[in-house]
Amino acid sequence: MQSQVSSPVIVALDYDSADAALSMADQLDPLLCRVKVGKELFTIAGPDLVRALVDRGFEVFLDLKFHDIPNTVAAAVKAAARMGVWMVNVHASGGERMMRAAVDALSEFGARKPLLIGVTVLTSTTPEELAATGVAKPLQEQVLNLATQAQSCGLDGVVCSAREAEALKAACGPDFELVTPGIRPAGSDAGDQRRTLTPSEALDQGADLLVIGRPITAAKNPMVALQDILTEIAGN
Ligand SMILES: O=C(O)c1cc(=O)[nH]c(=O)n1[C@@H]1O[C@H](COP(=O)(O)O)[C@@H](O)[C@H]1O
Repeated sequence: MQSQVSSPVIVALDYDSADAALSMADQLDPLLCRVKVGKELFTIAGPDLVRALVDRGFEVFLDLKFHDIPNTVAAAVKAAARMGVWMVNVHASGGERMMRAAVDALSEFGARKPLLIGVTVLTSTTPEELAATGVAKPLQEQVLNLATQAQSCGLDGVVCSAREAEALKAACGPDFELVTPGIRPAGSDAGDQRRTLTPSEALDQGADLLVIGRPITAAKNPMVALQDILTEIAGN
C-alpha cells in the first residue's frame, strides 16, 4: 500500500472506548503519524471504529497479533484487508505454514494489500521469561530466527524491539520493515515494557516504524508529547 505519511510514528490508540480513541485521533494529523488499533479497542469498538479512522484518512495498523491454524489466520487477515487497514500482524511463532497462508490470502488485494508483519518476541519479554516458555535459543537469536522465517514466507517485516533492529537490518536487508514498540522518550516510565529505547536511538539502530502508546496517550498533554517526539526525531 502506497504511503503518504511523513513520520515513522504510529500512535497506539490503547483506549477503552471509541469516543476516547476518536477524540485523540481528531487531534492528530493523518499526514504526520499513523494510528494503531489493538486488542482492547478492537474488542470494545470493532470494525466500525477501524472504518471511522480509515475514513478520517489515517493509515491504520490493526494489531490483533493473529496466532491460530493456517485457515483461520488466512481468513482473519483477509477480513482485516477488507476494512482497508494499512498494516496487520500475525505471531511469527505460529509457524511457516500459517505465515504462508496469510501471505496467500492477501494476494488478491493487489495494490490495496495491507503490509503483513510478523511479531517476533514481545518487547515486554525478558530473556528469562522466554527461556521459561521452553525456547532454548537466546532471545536475540530467537528474534533473528523468527524474522528470517517471516521473510522467507513473504511477510513484509516484523515487530521487534529496537534493541534487535541493527542485527535484523543486517540480516534481512533495507526493505524488510522493522516495527518497534517499547519506545520510551528519555525520562518516561517503562511500565511493563522491558526492551526499550528512545525514539532517536531506535531510528539509529535501524527501526523503520515506532509504535508509541503511553508516552503520548498517558501524557498530561498528548499533543505536546507527540510534537516533542517528532521534534526529537527531526533533529536526529
Ligand atoms: O505488536 C505490537 O504493536 C506490540 C508488540 C510488542 O512486542 N510490544 C508491544 O508493546 N506492542 C504494542 O505496542 C504498544 C506499546 O504501547 P506503550 O508501551 O504504551 O508505548 C501496545 O499497544 C502493545 O500492544
